[in-house]
Amino acid sequence: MWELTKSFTFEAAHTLPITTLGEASQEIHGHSFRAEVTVRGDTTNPETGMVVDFGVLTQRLGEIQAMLDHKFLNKIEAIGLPTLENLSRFIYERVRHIGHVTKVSVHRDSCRETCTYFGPRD
Ligand SMILES: Nc1nc2c(c(=O)[nH]1)N=C([C@H](O)[C@H](O)COP(=O)(O)OP(=O)(O)OP(=O)(O)O)CN2
Ligand SMILES: [Zn+2]
Repeated sequence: MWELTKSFTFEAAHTLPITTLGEASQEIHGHSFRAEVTVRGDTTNPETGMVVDFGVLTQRLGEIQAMLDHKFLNKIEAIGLPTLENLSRFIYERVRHIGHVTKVSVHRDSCRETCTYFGPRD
C-alpha cells in the first residue's frame, strides 16, 4: 500500500465571530495556510507505475488554490464559518473524486495549528 501527499499554500483573509481569542480574531485579518492532501492506493497502474499521477493532483489542487488564494473566506458560502475544520472539509469534498483520499490537513503555521479531516464517518 502507498500513500502520496501533495501540498499547496494560500493566503486568505477571514473573520471568526465566535472565539475565545477575542477581538483580534473578530476583526478581518489574514493568514498563510498550507494544505496537504493524501491519496492511498493498494496497486499501481502497470502502464504508469503510479497510484495516481502527481500531475492530476497538481491540476486539481491548483484549481482549489485559485478558489482560496487572496480571497475573503467568509464570502465563500460552501466553506461555512472559516475554521480549519471547515476549510479541510471544503478541500476534501473538492478533491475526493481523484482517488482514495484518506485525509486533508490544513496548517496555520504562524499559530502552530493544524486540523486534519479524514472524511465522513461510514
Ligand atoms: N477548533 C478551532 N478553534 C479555533 C480556530 C479553528 O480554526 N478551529 N481558529 C481560531 C483562530 O482563527 C486561530 O487560532 C487564529 O487566531 P488569530 O487571532 O486569527 O491568530 P493570530 O493573530 O494569533 O495569528 P497570526 O497569524 O500569528 O497573526 C481560534 N480557535
Ligand atoms: Zn484568524
